Amino acid sequence: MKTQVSEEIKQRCEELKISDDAMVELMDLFLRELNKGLSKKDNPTADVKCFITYIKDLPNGEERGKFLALDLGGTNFRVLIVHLKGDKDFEMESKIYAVPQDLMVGGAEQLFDHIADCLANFMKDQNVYDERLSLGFTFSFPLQQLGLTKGLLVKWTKGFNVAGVTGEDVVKLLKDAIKRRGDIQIDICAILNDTTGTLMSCAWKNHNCRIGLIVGTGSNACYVEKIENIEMYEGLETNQMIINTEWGALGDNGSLEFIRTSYDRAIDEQSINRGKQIYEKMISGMYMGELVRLILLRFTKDGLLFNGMDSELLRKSQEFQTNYVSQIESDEIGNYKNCMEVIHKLGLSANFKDCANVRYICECVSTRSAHLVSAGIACLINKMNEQSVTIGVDGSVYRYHPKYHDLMVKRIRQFVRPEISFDLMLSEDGSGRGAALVAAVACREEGRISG
Ligand SMILES: Nc1ncnc2c1ncn2[C@@H]1O[C@H](COP(=O)(O)OP(=O)(O)OP(=O)(O)O)[C@@H](O)[C@H]1O
Repeated sequence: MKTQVSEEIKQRCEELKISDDAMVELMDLFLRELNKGLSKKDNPTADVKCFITYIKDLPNGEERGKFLALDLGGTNFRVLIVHLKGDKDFEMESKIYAVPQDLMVGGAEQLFDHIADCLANFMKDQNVYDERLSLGFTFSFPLQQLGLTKGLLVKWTKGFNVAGVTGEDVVKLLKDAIKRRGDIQIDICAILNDTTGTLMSCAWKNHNCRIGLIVGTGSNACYVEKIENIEMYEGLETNQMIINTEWGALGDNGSLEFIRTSYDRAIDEQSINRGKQIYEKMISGMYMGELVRLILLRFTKDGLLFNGMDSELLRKSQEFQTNYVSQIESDEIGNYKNCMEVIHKLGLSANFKDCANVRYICECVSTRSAHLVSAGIACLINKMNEQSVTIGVDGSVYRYHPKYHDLMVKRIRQFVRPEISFDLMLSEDGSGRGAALVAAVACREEGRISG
């Protein structure tokens, strides 16, 4: 039997719904912002910066050799070695290293020495310590790229705030750290964003892939744009280029106020990058659990949940993890096993009605996230206007939330021109292989073979 969600809670969650009208408004807004980002005149005032990646060629399947990749950009730092053997055949080994909290907010040298240290350690593990290898560096923070191997950090996001990196060339910082060690030989062939890595990784398997999307710690998307639409590009002749939209910053100028709630404002207030990444803060894993917690706390204080009794843990910031949202929504309808478990973990006592309400709140927050992402993707698909397009997707929210994919497909379908077909493809191997592929494509162009 399905326990009913209380009417008052339903009513108070209405503000979390993205109506059809709001979807259209959001898509129009995003399109305007994209065009501003691409335009020379308007770029300086655009929220969505549309960074040029200098990646113009997608993999053609002929890339071969051994490549290293680094993936820094959120919860985990990974080092990978990818052996591309051709015909979609490859071997990959990777290791996850922690980035200690003090390094996330420390100094540049400490962070990059740590990265170089992990790299050397990994090369020893993989018996390639003495080899000279090419490396693709996935660095998933807003970068102003000046070339394939030169990128200046525009600003830190997602909990990082390392001094002395903003405005600096991140490739040079890594090169310097490698040089300081003096024991490993690495050619850094490319720096890229995880969206680009995801797009490249998926494009290797599916040549229709033209959009890369991340819904993980943060949220971002990239897409293949025609060169005539990229006024900002002044480099060598080419037909197309991957544009890293950095869409997380949509709304930084106040344009999303029509859908923001008091909970979103509270999230922003307590963040280390206030006023920044407004769209991302309504979507991504770093904030989703906390949004649910703030709503639960508010409703409990107002006597709508848990008999008005909160708990120390519910009052504590970050205690409601985003993966709880997935767990709670994975319960079968009418069954609250996971939900009860989470509620008990938080030191609360609940009846079935509370469980139904908690689940409903989770659904509202995760559905809103999926709909916001869908507006962005539908806008990109319509803008590209190709007959058929695949979107490569990565990130734990998309990967593990039980309904995120279906919610997106349904909502995108509603707003994409009917004659266009699309599909969402989960990136199985993460953006790391994409970084190796970018390095490989760069080597292919230069006629070099690594490993
Ligand atoms: N089962 C889950 N359901 C929903 N969200 C989850 C789940 N597991 C982890 N997350 C959230 O996903 C985020 C981590 O995403 P991911 O594993 O893709 O890492 P990431 O690579 O650091 O992210 P990004 O690509 O944005 O830098 C965290 O915010 C975490 O709370």
